[in-house]
Amino acid sequence: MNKVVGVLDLQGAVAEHLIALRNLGVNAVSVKTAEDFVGLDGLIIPGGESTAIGRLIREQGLEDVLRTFYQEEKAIFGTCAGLILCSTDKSHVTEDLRLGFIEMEVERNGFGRQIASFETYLDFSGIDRKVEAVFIRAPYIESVGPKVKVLATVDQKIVAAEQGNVLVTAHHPELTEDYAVLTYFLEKIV
Ligand SMILES: NC(=O)CC[C@H](N)C(=O)O
Repeated sequence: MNKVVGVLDLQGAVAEHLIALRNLGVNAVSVKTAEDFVGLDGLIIPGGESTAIGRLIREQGLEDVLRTFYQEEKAIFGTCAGLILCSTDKSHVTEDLRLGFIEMEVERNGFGRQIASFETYLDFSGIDRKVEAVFIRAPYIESVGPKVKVLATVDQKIVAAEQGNVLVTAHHPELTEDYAVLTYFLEKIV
């Protein structure tokens, strides 16, 4: 695949995404500055700490370039903390950054801090077999707007969705060798 996919490299599970993408034969690059967006066909906003990543996006002056990338309809994949950052989440009461790339409200740490992590097998719309999925202090999606397609649920909680060029999952698709969801994202890059 000759597409270039960036991984936003501010905090979180960056190296794991780069390794997974390279295992899939993708030209994967780390993205730290506005210049690094030049030539990208797609971008992954990784899991980590959404407050920290949001603060670093502001500090590094990357909010505008991210919004332009979105408006150019380039493919964007937000995983876990990246899902939170992509949400509209009008209900949140803090100053935390929300990019509003996909119309949905999220519940941060929605599966509870106590059962911080779990692994399950998802039915994922568009993938014709169960997908191995690792959740780490994961959010879930509380509600979605009319243009959002729900792709997967766990206990009736929405954990994956897409709207146009934006895909989000509450799990970490880079942490297992089941690359079905990363492949699904790569297929969105035209
Ligand atoms: N694995 C993750 O990305 C966890 C997300 C974290 N709970 C947050 O709120 O940012």
